[in-house]
Amino acid sequence: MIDADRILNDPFLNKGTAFTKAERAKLGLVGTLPAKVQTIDEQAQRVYEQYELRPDGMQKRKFLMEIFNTNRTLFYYVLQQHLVELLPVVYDPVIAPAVEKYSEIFMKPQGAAFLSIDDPDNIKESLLNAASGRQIKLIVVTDGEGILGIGDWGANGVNIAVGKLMVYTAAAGIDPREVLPVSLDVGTNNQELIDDPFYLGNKHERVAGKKYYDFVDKFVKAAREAFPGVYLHFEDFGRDNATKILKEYRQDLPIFNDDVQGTGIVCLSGVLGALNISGEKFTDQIFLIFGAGTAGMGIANMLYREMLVEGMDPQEAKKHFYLVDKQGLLFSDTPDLTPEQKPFVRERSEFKNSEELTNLEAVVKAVHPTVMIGTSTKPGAFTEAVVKEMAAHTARPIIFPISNPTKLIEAHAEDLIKWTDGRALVATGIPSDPVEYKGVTYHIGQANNALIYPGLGLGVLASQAKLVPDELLSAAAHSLGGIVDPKKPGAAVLPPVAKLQSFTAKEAVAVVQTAIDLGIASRDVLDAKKATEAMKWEARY
Ligand SMILES: NC(=O)c1ccc[n+]([C@@H]2O[C@H](COP(=O)([O-])OP(=O)(O)OC[C@H]3O[C@@H](n4cnc5c(N)ncnc54)[C@H](O)[C@@H]3O)[C@@H](O)[C@H]2O)c1
Ligand SMILES: O=C(O)C[C@H](O)C(=O)O
Ligand SMILES: [Mn+2]
Repeated sequence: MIDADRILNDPFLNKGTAFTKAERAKLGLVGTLPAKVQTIDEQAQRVYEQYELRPDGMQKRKFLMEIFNTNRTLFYYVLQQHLVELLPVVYDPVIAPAVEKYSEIFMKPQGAAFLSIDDPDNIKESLLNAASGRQIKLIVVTDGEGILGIGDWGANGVNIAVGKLMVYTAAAGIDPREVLPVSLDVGTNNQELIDDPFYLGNKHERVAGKKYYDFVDKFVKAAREAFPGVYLHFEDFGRDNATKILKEYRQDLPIFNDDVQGTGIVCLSGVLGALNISGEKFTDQIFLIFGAGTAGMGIANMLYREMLVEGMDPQEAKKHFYLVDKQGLLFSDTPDLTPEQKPFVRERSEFKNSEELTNLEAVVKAVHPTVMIGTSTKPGAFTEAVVKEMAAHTARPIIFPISNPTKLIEAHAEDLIKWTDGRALVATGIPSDPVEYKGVTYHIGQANNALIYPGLGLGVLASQAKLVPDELLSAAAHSLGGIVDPKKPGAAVLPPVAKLQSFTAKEAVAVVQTAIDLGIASRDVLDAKKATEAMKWEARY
């Protein structure tokens, strides 16, 4: 006898009012549901109408999470039907307060694995328990140290892993049964959490150094043992750890850091899209990265690699980059440089006034960037003066203020369009409404890694690639071309989120083909399109 309660409470099995009469008879559900058998469309309409009644983003998100927790198929059906409207609610920017309030409004563990540094011997068991018999192919893991731009949120960070996985399924059709969010709870340095009686994570300082890396290593090994071949997506680790961990494992297993690589891909894609509009050459660009941290250096490396692919000499290519961080323009003698920043620093002898280059405006004046990307978490840093100075020296300034969430953005799209009299080619990390200016509607691309990591992931899973080398990242970045019509006035530099599912599929095929060409795909994978299509889960009963 199958237990009705168990079925109705299992989000992977439950269809609610959509169970047919025959299913109700077979599964012991007769009498446990109202008489009417609904279609998924009818259920989705009901859910959407209820959703609309909720007064704000957080309430809307909470309501959607209830659907997520009770009926995963219905949740994804509704999400895909209203993707443009719902994505900012389940993901960025509403995900930010949802992380901050995670412990206060804790509802359900949402199938996540919670791994504690104070209990390092039970990692594999914890992963298997959380998977509950499901064969996991994709893990999104976070240690919560650098959530978006809002900092250390400890174990509350698990919400970002849950949210990123929602985007994987909504955009790329990754089977939600095959994914696992993981929280590495190593403590927190956020005093607000330590003082919060409701905080659900470990109430001690973040463990660092060898003990921390050993714990990460145990997690990586246990995950591979529990789920052979699993693709590991790292999200929102701190600046000191993100790239270090990526480098440690990249040569051995399929691993991806979204903030480093995902952001790099989407920004390269956006720059290529912008140059498609302006007609300028990639190798003529001067790049200024404002906020040379995890994301900023991921972007710099991706753009740099593209310079080499375009045939530029490595030393010459480096000269096209300027990094600005808290210290101002980064020079070889600047204190506290990170290992990632060091290869891209400049010499003081290049400038007459190097001592003065301690703020963005002075640097823009001195180096005349053609592309300026903001990953600084410094709101409003791209001031009118900075932007006008940049625009005085280049016909189509490419400006991507991509710090998240909304309150941290370096400039708003509308201002950038106005300050440059419609010349700026803009993308933002959060969704931005189109800007009406002098009779033209400017569409604003969303330079958020969510536009590309689902397609890359689908490609990696479909090809069963053993590694994720630079060539796959490059294939992903180049796959987004040809979707936007660059000749249309006000065209966006990236394709619209409304088309996310179709360009994600295109991207995945490009990634699988590249994996086949490189010889890192599974031997059985011969046809990129077929392999990609075969992976796709659809939200239907
Ligand atoms: N749109 C996207 O897809 C995307 C992806 C990743 C990160 N981001 C955003 O980028 C921002 C940075 O994220 P991260 O993971 O790189 O963080 P990080 O902490 O690794 O890097 C931030 C960098 O900015 C520097 N910085 C801080 N204040 C500054 C200031 N006043 N002036 C100049 N530099 C300053 C820091 O020193 C650091 O080097 C966040 O807001 C995050 O949401 C966006
Ligand atoms: O989560 C996002 O919206 C993008 C990015 O990964 C970030 O950390 O800001
Ligand atoms: Mn992130």
